[in-house]
Amino acid sequence: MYVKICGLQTAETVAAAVDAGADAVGFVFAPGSPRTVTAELAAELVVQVPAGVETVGVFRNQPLSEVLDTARRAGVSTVQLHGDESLADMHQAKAAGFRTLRAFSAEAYNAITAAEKQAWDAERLLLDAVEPGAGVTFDAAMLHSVPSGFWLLAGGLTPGNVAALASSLKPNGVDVSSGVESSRGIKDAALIRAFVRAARS
Ligand SMILES: O=C(O)c1ccccc1NCC(=O)[C@H](O)[C@H](O)COP(=O)(O)O
Repeated sequence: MYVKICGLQTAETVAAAVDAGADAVGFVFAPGSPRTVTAELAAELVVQVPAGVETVGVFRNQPLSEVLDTARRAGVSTVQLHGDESLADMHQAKAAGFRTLRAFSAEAYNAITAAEKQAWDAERLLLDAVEPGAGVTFDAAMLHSVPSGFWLLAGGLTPGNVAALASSLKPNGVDVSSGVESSRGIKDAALIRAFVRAARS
């Protein structure tokens, strides 16, 4: 079970995620989030992450030139596109040397045509609640089908519910932000450890 801890802002919580065994750590560059970091702060945090752990920059409906420039300055390995970005944007990000993740709500994923689904399912996907990072539970009952390729489940996951939700939907991995916070935007090392343990239980 691949585990991504998202919305990190401090050296202490990045270390907690890495020590707990997370596969990926996420830094939010989308404006307007309580977790938004600058490329400069992210760069300081990224250098403490061992090579085997994926470093993910999270963006939402920002121009691709800004995404690639910020991702380069931060030194992240992966860009996560959390808005209405196109397949062409994904391909351009990969051509620029980044790994990619693309988020969909259940409604947006259901709306993809069968032909488009084949192309999107070849990408690494993340199925999330409509409002990302809000701790709102992903509405699995809404989903017509799960992706056929690699995908992560997100949206309102916590140490208490991740094992049951992952075992029922069978994603390749899970992604969390609010569920490992003591208050909005403030990560908690003990909750991070508990989440990674529960996700792999
Ligand atoms: O975390 C944010 O504030 C955020 C803002 C804008 C776009 C994406 C954002 N987060 C993306 C994530 O990968 C979160 O981990 C995911 O949405 C799950 O969040 P949560 O329900 O709070 O666990």
